[in-house]
Amino acid sequence: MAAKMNPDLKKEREGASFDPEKITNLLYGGPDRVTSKRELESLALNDPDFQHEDLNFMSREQQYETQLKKSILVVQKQKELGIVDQMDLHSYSYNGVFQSMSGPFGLHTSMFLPTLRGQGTDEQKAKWLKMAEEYAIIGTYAQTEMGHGTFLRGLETTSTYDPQTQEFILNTPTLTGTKWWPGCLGKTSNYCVLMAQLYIHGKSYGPHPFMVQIRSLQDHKPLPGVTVGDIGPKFGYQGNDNGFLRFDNVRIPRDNMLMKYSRVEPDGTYVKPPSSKLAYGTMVRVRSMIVGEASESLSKAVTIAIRYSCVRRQSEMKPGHPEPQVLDYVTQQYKLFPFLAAAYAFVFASRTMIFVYFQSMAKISSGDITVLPELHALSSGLKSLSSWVMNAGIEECRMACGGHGYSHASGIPSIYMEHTPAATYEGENTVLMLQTARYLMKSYNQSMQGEKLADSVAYLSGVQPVPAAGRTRNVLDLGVLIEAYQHRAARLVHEAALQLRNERQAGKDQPDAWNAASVDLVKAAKAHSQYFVVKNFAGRLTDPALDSAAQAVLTRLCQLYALHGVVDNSGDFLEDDYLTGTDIRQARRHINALMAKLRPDAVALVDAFDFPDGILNSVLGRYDGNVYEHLLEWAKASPLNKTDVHESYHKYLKPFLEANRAKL
Ligand SMILES: CCCCCCCCCCC/C=C/C(=O)SCCNC(=O)CCNC(=O)[C@H](O)C(C)(C)COP(=O)(O)OP(=O)(O)OC[C@H]1O[C@@H](n2cnc3c(N)ncnc32)[C@H](O)[C@@H]1OP(=O)(O)O
Ligand SMILES: Cc1cc2nc3c(=O)[nH]c(=O)nc-3n(C[C@H](O)[C@H](O)[C@H](O)COP(=O)(O)OP(=O)(O)OC[C@H]3O[C@@H](n4cnc5c(N)ncnc54)[C@H](O)[C@@H]3O)c2cc1C
Repeated sequence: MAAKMNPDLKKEREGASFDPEKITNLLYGGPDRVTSKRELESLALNDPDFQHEDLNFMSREQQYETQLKKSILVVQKQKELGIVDQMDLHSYSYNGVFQSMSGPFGLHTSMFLPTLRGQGTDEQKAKWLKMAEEYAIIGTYAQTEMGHGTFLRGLETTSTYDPQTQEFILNTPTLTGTKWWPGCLGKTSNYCVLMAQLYIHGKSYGPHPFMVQIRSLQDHKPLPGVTVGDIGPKFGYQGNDNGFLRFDNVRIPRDNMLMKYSRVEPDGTYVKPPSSKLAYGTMVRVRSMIVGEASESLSKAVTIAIRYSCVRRQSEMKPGHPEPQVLDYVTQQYKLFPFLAAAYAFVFASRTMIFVYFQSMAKISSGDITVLPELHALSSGLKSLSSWVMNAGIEECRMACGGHGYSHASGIPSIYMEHTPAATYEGENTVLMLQTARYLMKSYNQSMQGEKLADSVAYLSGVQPVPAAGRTRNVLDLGVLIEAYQHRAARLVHEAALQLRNERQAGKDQPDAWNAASVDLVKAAKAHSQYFVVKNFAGRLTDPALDSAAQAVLTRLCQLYALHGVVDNSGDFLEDDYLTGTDIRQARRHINALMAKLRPDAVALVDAFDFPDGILNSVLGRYDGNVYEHLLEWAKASPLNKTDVHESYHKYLKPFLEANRAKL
């Protein structure tokens, strides 16, 4: 018999002003896509082979083993089911089987295979790609070292070409040169793409990718000269064996250097790539994907917090009246609704980012590498902004669930632990924002010289003027808001450029001037990324998949996202009087009014994300809202409750208590 729905959640759903299915269809690309998404998720969630005890109740070793077993089954089943499309795989494997928790094959699919595909020559692909695609070998992406992650040019692992034998000799010359962090390296991978400093005839040519076997294909033991292992427990990522790796005079053949873009000829002649940054292509790809990871993780956390906030009743708003749902407190709405709006904003930004990525890659493949700087700047900015907002949002959602948010039963700690490193991996966020800023400074200087700018920065050529004093403006109007964001970004870019110039004029060299201006440079890059996100969100509101009710509710969310950003960063908008104190006051009033209008639609808006219970993995965020009975059930399953009296009682507590009693 189907469980009865919690009456509060039932009422919420009945009271919504729109049909969530319309938005679900927009988010996933149409009804057919939604149907296949649901079928694949449900196939994975209901497959007895993928059932196991809650990961939170397991030791790290058990978690690794469980995720490894499932990873192998996924590969087999994916083949049987004929799943090849990336979105289908995302639904079946990433969400359905793994509930977005990392596993021991994660780096094989996210970085090892894409690097082989993107950096290998046709001959190299013929040699390794099939083996890798068929999981005859398993690999990772070994770049970061104990001493250097950010500064790629500072990597210490060397790959020295020996023309006599036509081999590269791999070495880890120092402790800090030990590869440290690569996912799935410690225990799982038998191959890796190794980023190492290329040396030929004593000359350094910078980091290059090499295909390296690290473990025996017979007994999985590390090959001679290779030291490899797991780096130990972490904040999260427990199912992943992030590892360390050292080389002592390990020789690999010349054609193990991935040579699509740069080459080493048998005699040691180095052939330069069209751009040295093409070797960093896999990172750009994953950064583009991380915008999706961030939006999805934030969407899950707000789904849990908003549903629970409708089930949870607390305090007396009016004496003698029933306790209200905590979502009726406007402060609770103010915690959650801006992040609900941000989740939508980033889902749409992630779709655009992926589109831009593939469009740019098509151009790069046909030899046009001019698009690379814009792609690098956009993906760096959006990856950083989205993962920062995701982190702040998930933590806010946890606190908004009160004490129960702190329990693993809520599902929120796992989401946080698993996805918070997105602010660090694939390029630390501040560092990447500074990359975006570098591009903005270059573009700004080009615009000063009257050069034509790329689309995403074209606005830098024509800054919106500050309107005349005393004017009135409707700050609820999305056109007005977009112009305000554009003006703010252009102004902050302009000011950062001025600051750089002033620092230079005061006698600093370029690196010192850059460092001195870096807080403002990051601010400018953030403002540029936020402008992109607001404009992109507004651009989705006219999608024909939406009927007028769905369009109206998404418009409110978009307004809320933009207005909340204005109020949160009011100084930026006020500094040059582009917005006035009255505008900011109005913005705050509009936010309150929007939240009141969004309140009846909040549950339908999170339902539209379409996460089934098995994927949310949260007692608090259950679709049926039956939170309390399942909290007790979940706690009873805790390993500490397997017996009424725990064995530690006999070992420690009993003698302690007895001794104390005997003293009385
Ligand atoms: C729902 C979907 C789920 C998806 C889930 C994804 C899960 C992923 C799991 C991820 C696991 C994690 C993996 C990793 O972390 S791998 C290691 C990643 N490491 C990094 O990202 C290192 C960061 N550092 C760098 O990228 C660079 O060193 C840095 C950009 C910081 C500096 O580069 P470098 O010192 O070499 O260069 P310069 O500063 O001198 O710059 C030279 C010019 O080149 C431009 N540049 C730099 N990088 C790129 C690039 N990638 N593409 C294009 N252009 C680039 C740079 O801006 C300079 O330009 P200008 O000279 O024109 O100013
Ligand atoms: C869960 C997880 C998985 C990972 N998986 C992999 C993997 O599969 N393969 C792999 O190769 N690596 C992996 N990494 C490593 C990851 O890519 C690096 O940790 C990341 O790139 C950051 O580099 P770092 O650790 O050197 O940070 P650091 O650069 O040491 O950062 C420390 C601080 O210094 C600041 N800083 C550094 N440089 C600058 C600068 N130029 N300007 C201003 N501030 C600066 C940063 O902003 C930060 O605040 C993983 C990391 C984690 C946490």
